[in-house]
Amino acid sequence: MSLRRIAHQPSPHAPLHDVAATRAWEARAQDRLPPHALMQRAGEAVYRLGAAIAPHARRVWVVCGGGNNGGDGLLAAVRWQQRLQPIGGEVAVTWLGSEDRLPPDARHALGVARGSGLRWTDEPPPQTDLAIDALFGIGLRRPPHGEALRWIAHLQERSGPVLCVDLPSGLDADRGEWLAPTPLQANPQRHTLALLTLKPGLFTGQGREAAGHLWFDDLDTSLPDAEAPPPAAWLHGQTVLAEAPRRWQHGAHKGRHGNLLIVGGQLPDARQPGMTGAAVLAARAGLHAGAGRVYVGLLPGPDATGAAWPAFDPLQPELMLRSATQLRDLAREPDSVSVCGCGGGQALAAVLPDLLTHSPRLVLDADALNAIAREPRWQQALARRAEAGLHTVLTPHPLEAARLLGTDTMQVQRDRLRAAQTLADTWRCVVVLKGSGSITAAPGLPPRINASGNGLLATAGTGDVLAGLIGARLCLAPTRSPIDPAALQALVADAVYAHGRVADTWPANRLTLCAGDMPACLGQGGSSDHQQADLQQNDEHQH
Ligand SMILES: NC(=O)C1=CN([C@@H]2O[C@H](COP(=O)(O)OP(=O)(O)OC[C@H]3O[C@@H](n4cnc5c(N)ncnc54)[C@H](O)[C@@H]3O)[C@@H](O)[C@H]2O)[C@@H](O)CC1
Ligand SMILES: Nc1ncnc2c1ncn2[C@@H]1O[C@H](COP(=O)(O)OP(=O)(O)O)[C@@H](O)[C@H]1O
Repeated sequence: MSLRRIAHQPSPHAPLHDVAATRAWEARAQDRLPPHALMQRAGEAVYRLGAAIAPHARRVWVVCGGGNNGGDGLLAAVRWQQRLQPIGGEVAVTWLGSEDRLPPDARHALGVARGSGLRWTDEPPPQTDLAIDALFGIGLRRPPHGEALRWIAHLQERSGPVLCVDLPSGLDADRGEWLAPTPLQANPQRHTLALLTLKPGLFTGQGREAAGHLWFDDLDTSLPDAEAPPPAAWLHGQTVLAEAPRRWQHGAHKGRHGNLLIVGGQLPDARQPGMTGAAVLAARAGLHAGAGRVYVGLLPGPDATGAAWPAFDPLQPELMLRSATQLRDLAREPDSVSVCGCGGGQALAAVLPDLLTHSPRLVLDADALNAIAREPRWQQALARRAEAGLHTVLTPHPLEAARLLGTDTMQVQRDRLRAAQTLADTWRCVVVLKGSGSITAAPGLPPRINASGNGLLATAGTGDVLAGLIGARLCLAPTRSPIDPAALQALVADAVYAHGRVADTWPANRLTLCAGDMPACLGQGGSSDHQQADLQQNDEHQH
């Protein structure tokens, strides 16, 4: 069997199969194998990984549900029993099934388990070295309650090693929604062994937190491409678009690498505080990510008389600070990319219509998205962009996505893949729905779920950095011919991946990440260990 650790980064691209595709996969695999062989393999795989996680375990507790997930758990329990009985250890099994509704493989597993001397219990043993969660896998279809919920809560509260079979019980396999009414608890010793296929829900929404360390075993069921059910989504685990290092481009000049225009950053005035920092963050990110020339098109506050216009960015004097209206003509040039919205405030109304109509490549973030959600005329202008051959990327966080969809954040988070795809199909543009397991969707293509990133990114300004980075990547794409939708999706997903890598490779001795420190870590393909080492060194000098 081929056990594989799915590190969230860096990992290869992987197809993700939803419940329907997994069931089709399982049916094809079952056709080729003797009865019960697949579950036998699953039980063995669970046992082996458990033994690797907790090699010295002597007290193992296995919680099994009434479906095939529980069957896998029962067969794993039998293998543990064979290991522990001779050395005085113990395996306790809690089984929640009902005999008259057992699927055939699980029925067979129950028969094997009953004949093997396991201890059956309705209470969790007081002390265990390893718990195996085999309550629900892909069969979970509604929020658990009653006895099952009690065990899920118990498994969540445990602090020792827990191994979840196929999926953590309580997680929706397709959507990554935690269905149990009891909260998810952090446990650094939680592992999940995905069987047969990787499911999308393991990688987005609450999936990554619920799953912990993720492992995968296809149980030797690989199918020829022509027979494999199509994936519902892809895990975007590494950079796909290799770029030639700049140093080999001897004929290069700054004009080759596009103009990046960051339009936003409303200035403070007598009535309102400013949001200039957001635009500056995006611009710095764009500069470090390789855009040729970076302009910041600032917007006046509502009471323009009091505005204080900064002359330049003292930390990044390469940035060219202008008023947004001064950049109007430049924004229309074929090699210009505009990123609009970072800290834009109400003043965006003055520049957004022109950008929507004329910018050849446009990234819309934050306030630009909120403005479009409010104004039907701008929605129409956005819809016309695709027809006109203009490229657009939307980068909403869940609340911004909810405003665009006319719903609420909870609905978006319940089905992030669907929310992102609906936006992409509606506006015919690439959409990045941000958050844990950011989704990059494009019209008519399977979405890509980002494999990188972590909770360090949950701090103000990291989204502005992402918008600037995407803008820079668009600047570097050839301008002569239109970018085809799949290539645009990959380009944007690469940028999202690089952004998350900065957080994943953040020095371990730095407990927090500041958005302002991110731009310097953005090279081609993400932060390099070299840059991270510099950061670490700077820290050491300062202390
Ligand atoms: N058939 C086989 O040989 C194999 C099966 N596999 C395992 O089988 C799993 C799928 O098995 P099943 O389709 O039986 O599904 P599950 O075992 O995940 O769960 C289905 C059972 O749970 C019940 N149920 C669903 N939601 C509930 C709720 N909220 N409260 C209470 N009961 C609820 C269902 O009525 C059904 O009895 C996979 O996740 C995987 O672990 C794989 O290991 C591959 C091998
Ligand atoms: N828990 C998390 N795990 C992974 N990525 C996260 C998490 N929280 C936030 N992020 C990422 O951080 C960025 C935050 O963007 P956004 O919400 O727009 O913030 P801001 O507007 O303050 O810049 C996004 O790229 C998002 O995907």
